[in-house]
Amino acid sequence: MKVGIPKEIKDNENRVAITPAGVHALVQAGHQVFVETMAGAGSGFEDEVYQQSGATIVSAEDAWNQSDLVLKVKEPLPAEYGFFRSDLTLFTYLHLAPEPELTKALLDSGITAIAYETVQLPDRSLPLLTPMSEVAGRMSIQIGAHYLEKAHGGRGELLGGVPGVPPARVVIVGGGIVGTNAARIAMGMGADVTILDSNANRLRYLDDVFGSRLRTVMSNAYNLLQHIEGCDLLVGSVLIPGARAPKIVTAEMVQGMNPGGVIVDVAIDQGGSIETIDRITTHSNPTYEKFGVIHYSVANMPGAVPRTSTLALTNVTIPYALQLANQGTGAAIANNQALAKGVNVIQGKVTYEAVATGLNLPYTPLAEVI
Ligand SMILES: NC(=O)C1=CN([C@@H]2O[C@H](COP(=O)(O)OP(=O)(O)OC[C@H]3O[C@@H](n4cnc5c(N)ncnc54)[C@H](O)[C@@H]3O)[C@@H](O)[C@H]2O)C=CC1
Ligand SMILES: CC(=O)C(=O)O
Repeated sequence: MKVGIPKEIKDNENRVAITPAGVHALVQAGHQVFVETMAGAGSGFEDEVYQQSGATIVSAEDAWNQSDLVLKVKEPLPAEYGFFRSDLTLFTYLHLAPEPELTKALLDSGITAIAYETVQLPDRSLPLLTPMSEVAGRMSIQIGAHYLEKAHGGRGELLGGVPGVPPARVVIVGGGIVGTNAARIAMGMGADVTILDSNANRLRYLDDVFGSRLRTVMSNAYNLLQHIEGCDLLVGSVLIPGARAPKIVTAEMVQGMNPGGVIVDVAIDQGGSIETIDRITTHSNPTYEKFGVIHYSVANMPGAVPRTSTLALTNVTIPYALQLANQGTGAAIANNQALAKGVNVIQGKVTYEAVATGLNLPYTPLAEVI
């Protein structure tokens, strides 16, 4: 099979969908790999290293047009929609529920679009989302600490406090992979940390892992209001796989935060979980202020640490890419239930129910299409 890897074009997105090791594995298996020139430079992989592993370095057009399977990191942007074709399989993050225009372009083209974020194992875990959630969760506290500094517009508060001065209060809404990693770093920095989740078993797990240093609280409107009141850093990290994020933090709750506080809504890629987050921001212009609180809503946070993120992402994506290339898309989907869950759009139909519901489009079960 011919496998294409275009350079990412989103603002400050320096990750790349394959490493030289991934090229090597695909070439060893008999495939041709077309990497766009400079695609890996931001992650520290120059064209020559890909060539030495067996790739051909090509233009963006050729990375798309010569390939049967395109591997990307982020969702295609409008400049890339013209490359979609019915005999192409696209394997990347898509986050379609809040993206009607991209979904329409995928549907109109007849392309097969497999979303990393909805590939799901029988234990319900999301193996291709997990590593980037680990990165974004850890980053969320680093970013929050940065914006809490006075010079960056914040309250002028050190997360951990010092002897004789209490630490900052961090509230994390959603205790999955992002939330757990955020809690780990926030506690490591000495903050006072509360985590809310709607899943009692998840709270039980967090309590087991972190003990009494972490406050675990059932997520409901009453508890959210109480705990967000007077907090300094709020991290949004809820997820219902594939669906638009529920807006569970209201404007009233945000107004209860300390002035100069910071919100990092990691769940922005699924539309955001905080009512006052009304836009996706970029690494070039990451924040805006509302009700005296700094709002950060960058949808590709791991793009800021591309070396770590590319390695972590491709560790988990390349085994699936190899299955797609070795077996062909149809057989790979038929043989691997987890991969089948990733199919969001195929032959002009939406085959992921939460995406169809979120966009008010007809849903077609995958089994009716393949
Ligand atoms: N902005 C960015 O650059 C990045 C964003 N993300 C996003 O972060 C979000 C979270 O991802 P993960 O932690 O991997 O998901 P996860 O599935 O591991 O965790 C989500 C948690 O939210 C909880 N939850 C669902 N509804 C809730 C509610 N109403 N109240 C409280 N908790 C609720 C679930 O019980 C679960 O524990 C996703 O939207 C993901 O795509 C991930 C990586 C990078
Ligand atoms: C999860 C995702 O969309 C990202 O890592 O950018």
